[in-house]
Amino acid sequence: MNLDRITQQYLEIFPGDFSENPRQRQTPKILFATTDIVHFKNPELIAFNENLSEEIGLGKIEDDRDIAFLNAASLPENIRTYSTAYAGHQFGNWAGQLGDGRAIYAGEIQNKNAKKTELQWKGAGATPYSRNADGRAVLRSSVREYLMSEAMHHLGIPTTRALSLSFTGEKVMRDKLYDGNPEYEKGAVMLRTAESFLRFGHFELISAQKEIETLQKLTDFTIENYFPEIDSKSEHKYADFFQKISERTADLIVEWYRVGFVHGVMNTDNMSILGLTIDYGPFSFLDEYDLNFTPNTTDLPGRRYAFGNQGKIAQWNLWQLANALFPLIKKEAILEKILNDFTKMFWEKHDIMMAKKFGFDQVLESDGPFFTDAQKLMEDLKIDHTLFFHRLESWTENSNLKTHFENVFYDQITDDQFLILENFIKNYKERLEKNKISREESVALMQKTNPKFILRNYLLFECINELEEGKKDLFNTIILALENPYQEIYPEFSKKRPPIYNNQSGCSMLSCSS
Ligand SMILES: Nc1ncnc2c1ncn2[C@@H]1O[C@H](COP(=O)(O)OP(=O)(O)OP(=O)(O)O)[C@@H](O)[C@H]1O
Repeated sequence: MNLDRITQQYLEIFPGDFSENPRQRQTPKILFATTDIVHFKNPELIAFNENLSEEIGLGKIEDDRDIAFLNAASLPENIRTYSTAYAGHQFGNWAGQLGDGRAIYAGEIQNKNAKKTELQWKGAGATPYSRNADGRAVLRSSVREYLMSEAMHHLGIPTTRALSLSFTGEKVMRDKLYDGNPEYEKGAVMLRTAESFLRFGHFELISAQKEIETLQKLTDFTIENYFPEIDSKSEHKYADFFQKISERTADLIVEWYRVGFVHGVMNTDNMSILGLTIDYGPFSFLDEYDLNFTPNTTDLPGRRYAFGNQGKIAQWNLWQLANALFPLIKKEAILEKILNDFTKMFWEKHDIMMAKKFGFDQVLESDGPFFTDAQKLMEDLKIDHTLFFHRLESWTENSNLKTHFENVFYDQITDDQFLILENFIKNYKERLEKNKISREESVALMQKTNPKFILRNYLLFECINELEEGKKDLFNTIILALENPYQEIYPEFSKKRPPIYNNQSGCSMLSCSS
């Protein structure tokens, strides 16, 4: 691997702390601290994403030095590791300074097209921002992030990505969620990548500390490197920056709705400035459609981060970012306009996405109520979100509705409920007749929009259990399935959640803790 080509741009651009023994700190002016990794003694590499490694310019594994790097066991001399400080609003409250508590940067690598990608271990040890925690990650949470971030990428959704996954050879103490008792679990570390790991929280921290010069420097750096569409000489570049972040955030959340993804913990420190999905914690895909569903136990009973709230929460988070950027933009009216326009922009994007899911070539005025009816139908009849759209894809006027839709319900449906479905399909048929494209073209649109494979929580749960026992077959099969989510390579994975997992909360909670 091209480890010698890894550089650390932040150490040169931003104020940091290079002391050898960084202490726990509340540090104005300081954006990062050099942080050593654990140097695990007996790690074992269990997954390596060679395609990604080639794509970002790192290349193939060639020797033990490469494996030691991936495993956070030892580093070549050119790599100076560090972690960053950020802040955030958690569950609606200002949480003050946070930071990479268990994420350590290796730096960044450039590929042959000069595209830079940042590299970061998660679980490679405590950092100055770990507070009282151990900086470690367990197998469960690492496998979930490894597989899910790749699943999201192959679905076409902006995300951080997974380069490697290793057992650390250490045991880590964690509370088991289902009985609350602490227990030793297998420790793991993953190396993940992103064009940038910058979060809303980085900007919030510097702004709260009133370090306006650093805020401006960070914002200029971000615009120059990641927002080529903004004219960096323009006098309204900071307002343009906020506008673009709003657009990227809206696009991201609409994509989550397309595939039925619930993030579960949309704190502002988990919001990427580039509009990537970041922080795979208590996430879940929907099985049965439920706007109120949250996979996050700490989010009950308020359900702030429930599936149906994600658009509103994104807007709330953007308000916090607007406050942080205010010292650069200085005009309240501009920020307020962008924030208020978010709702309209979000719903326009949402409706375009929904139209494609149903195979409509454009959004008609009557579609708003149609989409609401569809949501109500899926919710009231406990219909599997993903399977419903498959069945619509293969539905024809000759289909027998009872058999065609029989495998999408989580409960028995009554005759009255069947009539509601029948009526919906009648409306669907009438709506399809207003398309200007043929049925074949409409189905092709649906096939591109509606995945056949989503990484359901029960599958992750089973995969983690197998890996705990040293078996990798399911893990490898899932990778093949998630790389081709719009095909039905493994029909057994394109079925609804099996009845032994009696609700979607149950299996997500069993496996989500960190
Ligand atoms: N085991 C741990 N040791 C140290 N810090 C931790 C640990 N678990 C979480 N944190 C820190 O607590 C904060 C909130 O945790 P959260 O679960 O959102 O993040 P995470 O999953 O660790 O990381 P990331 O957002 O980088 O994916 C973060 O600052 C995180 O770094």
